[in-house]
Amino acid sequence: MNALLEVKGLVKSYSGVHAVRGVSFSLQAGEILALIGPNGAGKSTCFNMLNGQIRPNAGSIRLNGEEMVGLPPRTVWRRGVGRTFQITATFSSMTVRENVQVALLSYHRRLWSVLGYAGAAHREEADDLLTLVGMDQQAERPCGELAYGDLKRLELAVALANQPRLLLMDEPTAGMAPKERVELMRLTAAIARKKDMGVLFTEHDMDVVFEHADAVMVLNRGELIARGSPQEVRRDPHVQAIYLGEGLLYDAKHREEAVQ
Ligand SMILES: Nc1ncnc2c1ncn2[C@@H]1O[C@H](COP(=O)(O)OP(=O)(O)OP(=O)(O)O)[C@@H](O)[C@H]1O
Repeated sequence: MNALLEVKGLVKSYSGVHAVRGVSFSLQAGEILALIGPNGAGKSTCFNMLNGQIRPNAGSIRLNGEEMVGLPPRTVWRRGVGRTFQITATFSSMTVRENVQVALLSYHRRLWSVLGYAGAAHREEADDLLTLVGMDQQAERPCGELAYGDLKRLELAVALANQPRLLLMDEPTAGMAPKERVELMRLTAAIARKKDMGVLFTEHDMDVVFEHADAVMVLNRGELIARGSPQEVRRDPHVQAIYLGEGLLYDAKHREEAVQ
């Protein structure tokens, strides 16, 4: 089966700092892949190369066989790479629905005239996306009033406006309560499967990673040191050695033992 995303030999250095050194991996449509690693491992640099924000020094990024390296972020977005950020980026003075409409207007390349910018534009499509993320009942509310968990769901709807084939999620559950984390990741997984969309996410919460990822990759000092199922990666002695210092895998493992 051809991969949705095929990354080969990705390299990025900043005047002597080797942020990413020869990263290669593939991701299938519908797959949920986690990219984990200690602080400074190179996760953000990888993401920024994948969405065209940073140009790699070497390597190739193919989406459905098409080379993405060298394309500007907007073109990468148009070709089907969506992204959500750690800090939510919505317009707080607009309503929930308007935020999704703006994303749809941009996707459909419609110009937005100053007045009467068309409350009707893509309204049904916006409502469909809001229903998908469970926010349809809140369509009329100003974004500024939303609880954090709802903002994250709205952000997901906004990211889905360009019908991404691949969604990059930068620490999607940061700042959320544990129950909300589970709900957001469940929702993301259900949407990914329904739409056959690949998801690559970074995450510091190991419970989220082990519960929701189909596969996990571990980055350390710019190099991928492991890839496998959540169980394989958790048992990998090399990974444990890196993470034990931070207490991350240790915590997750102990919590698991505590509930058995
Ligand atoms: N613009 C830059 N200029 C110089 N060095 C950079 C730049 N961006 C990142 N780096 C360095 O590259 C390395 C990888 O950083 P990166 O932000 O990709 O790691 P990360 O895994 O995302 O970390 P975190 O989990 O803390 O966000 C670090 O040593 C960082 O200091």
